[in-house]
Amino acid sequence: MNVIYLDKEYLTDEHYALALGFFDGLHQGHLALVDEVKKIADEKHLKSAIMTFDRHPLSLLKNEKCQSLISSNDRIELLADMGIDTLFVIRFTMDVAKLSPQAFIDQYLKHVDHLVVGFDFHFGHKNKGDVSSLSHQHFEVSVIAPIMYDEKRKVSSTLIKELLTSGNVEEANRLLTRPFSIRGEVVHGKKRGRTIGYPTANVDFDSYYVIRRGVYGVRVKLNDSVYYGMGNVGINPTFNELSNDLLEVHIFDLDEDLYGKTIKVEFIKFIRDEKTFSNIEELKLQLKKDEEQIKKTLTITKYSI
Ligand SMILES: Cc1cc2nc3c(=O)[nH]c(=O)nc-3n(C[C@H](O)[C@H](O)[C@H](O)COP(=O)(O)O)c2cc1C
Ligand SMILES: Nc1ncnc2c1ncn2[C@@H]1O[C@H](COP(=O)(O)OP(=O)(O)O)[C@@H](O)[C@H]1O
Repeated sequence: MNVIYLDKEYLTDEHYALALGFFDGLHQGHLALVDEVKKIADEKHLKSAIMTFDRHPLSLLKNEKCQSLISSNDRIELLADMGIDTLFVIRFTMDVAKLSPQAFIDQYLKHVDHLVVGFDFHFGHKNKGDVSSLSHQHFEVSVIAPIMYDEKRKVSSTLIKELLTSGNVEEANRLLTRPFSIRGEVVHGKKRGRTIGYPTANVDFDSYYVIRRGVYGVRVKLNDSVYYGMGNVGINPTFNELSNDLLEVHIFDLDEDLYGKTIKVEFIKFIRDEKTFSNIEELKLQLKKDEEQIKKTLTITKYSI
């Protein structure tokens, strides 16, 4: 897949079927758009493309902390696996934000023969453009109906974040169509884990959505290998030393120096909340119980979601 970063307009002789959006999470709803783009590209002999932004528009416009459900690397990897030919990434600046809907179309969609958007798509200055602004243009338009979660709510990044905040990681994973994951480099911690029999790889992550604090059954990807383990998101209240949330994982059946390596932690099942123990022995006993419980559940589900 070609990844093309856009500052200004893009000149090309290619013709595209293209879906436009931020696609945070690449969840069920987004995948309906991706499937439609591929289908139309096939039928009309066009290149298939996704057009997105390098950061969430709201993070610039409202200075909101918009932590993503997926890293841009993972998003690129997934779209490539899905068979998309080209990913256009618009560098989102105030100049882009100020473009009127028509100016946006003129600047970025010249090479588009068929545009695919979701039913509630908005774009252009102050989000004034919507599906009606896309008629009478040089492209055909497909508008994709919402994929619903229940009678009232559509599948959305906001809903998935709510599920993750409440510990319902299995339901979030179902809507994402893959486990929610955090990728990062293994960094040095307090070196306490190894002394209590549970070395933990501390994962340095910054721009991700932080899920509910607590203990999870996890799957860990390191280079080309897959491991299982138990992860903890929180502040280790027993030791009362941390102010920021930490993600750490103890990987089952592994004894290896992981410092400096990048691992991907996939969250499979929420086990319990983080607790404050009165001493290390109690924490150790609990970790043993967690290990047994997680090994049992992960075996039952055959380590899959
Ligand atoms: C599966 C798991 C569950 C944990 N649960 C708790 C907990 O409930 N309370 C707590 O204070 N720390 C908890 N911890 C964090 C430990 O306190 C921490 O791993 C230990 O202090 C080692 O820290 P270090 O990696 O900085 O050496 C947990 C860690 C893991 C891996
Ligand atoms: N099974 C394992 N799971 C996680 N980390 C492991 C494992 N075996 C060895 N390690 C290594 O041990 C380190 C964790 O030991 P720990 O005493 O908790 O130190 P730190 O406080 O620096 O995380 C990891 O970063 C990794 O390099």
